[in-house]
Amino acid sequence: MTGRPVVERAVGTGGRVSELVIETHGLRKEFRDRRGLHVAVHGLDLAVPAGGVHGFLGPNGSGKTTTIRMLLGLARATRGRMRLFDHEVPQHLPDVVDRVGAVVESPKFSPNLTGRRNLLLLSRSIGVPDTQVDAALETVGLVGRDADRYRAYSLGMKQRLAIAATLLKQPQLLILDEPTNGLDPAGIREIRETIRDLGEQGVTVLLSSHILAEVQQVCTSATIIGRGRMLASGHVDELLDAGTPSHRVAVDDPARAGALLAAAGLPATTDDDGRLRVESDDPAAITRALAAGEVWLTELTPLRRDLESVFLELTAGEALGEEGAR
Ligand SMILES: Nc1ncnc2c1ncn2[C@@H]1O[C@H](COP(=O)(O)OP(=O)(O)OP(=O)(O)O)[C@@H](O)[C@H]1O
Repeated sequence: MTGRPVVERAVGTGGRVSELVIETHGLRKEFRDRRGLHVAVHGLDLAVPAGGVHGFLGPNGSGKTTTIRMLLGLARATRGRMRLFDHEVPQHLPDVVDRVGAVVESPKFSPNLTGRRNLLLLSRSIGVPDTQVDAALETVGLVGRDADRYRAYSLGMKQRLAIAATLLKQPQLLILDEPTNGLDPAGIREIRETIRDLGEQGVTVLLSSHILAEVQQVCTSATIIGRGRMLASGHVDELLDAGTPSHRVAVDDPARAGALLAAAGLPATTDDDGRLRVESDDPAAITRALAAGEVWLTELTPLRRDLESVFLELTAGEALGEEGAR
């Protein structure tokens, strides 16, 4: 890996220029096992701007955890370059490690101690003042439950305590690998709110996930990967605008409507509830095609694309078998 004299910059929507907190260039990770060579990360160029929450999205097995482990010096890259806060890593990780918090694997807390006691032990071992414990508990919304023993915590509370532990050092970058894994909807909501608050407080958060619905609500920007390769990256609004616009249409006779639309060059699929999803941003063309066959609309709604449909479109066929990534 070689050093570079200039700071890379990313240009977002509207010409906004922002410093990059995380960069990778041509990052590659190969694993060798008895079945041969397995490429988990395939020349990945990642650019995470400072501030806000950046989604790192991909199907299971697409290389998210492996990438994060390389960034944190927990796994060695086969090839490529990585920078955190403009420092080459892993060589200069000691220079930036105090600015980075990460929840990658479940941290070890003592089950018989309270949440607060666990954090106090940790804060003293890393030499930060006890007041940081109060601040961290406050940020993750555990005030009021901090005197409960860890073993009595719900999964969501355990995950929030793990995030609180990383906040003791007041990191500028927080890396969270699938933080909502195994949580119920209430737990997911709690973590989502915590992450959103952190982003609003100016912490840059890299949030890896394969669950899109909740990510869309907190991320300002995102990178979507499949088979260890970048598929798309940018502000969430840009990603949403990149796909095919569509309309939802309700009619009495969906089958006939589908045929009329197809004949007019407007592809449509039928949803579970019998309504049609027409791939077109032209409501007049849809109305015209149906009226020509005397099919009358009872609903015509423009559909805002969601990150989930963009993700599914981009990662179609990316669900990985072991062979897929070889
Ligand atoms: N230590 C290892 N040895 C061999 N293969 C590995 C190792 N770690 C990961 N892999 C493989 O690398 C690929 C990427 O795995 P990784 O855990 O990075 O994906 P992921 O996107 O984080 O998936 P998930 O969403 O399931 O956590 C997978 O095919 C996985 O089996």
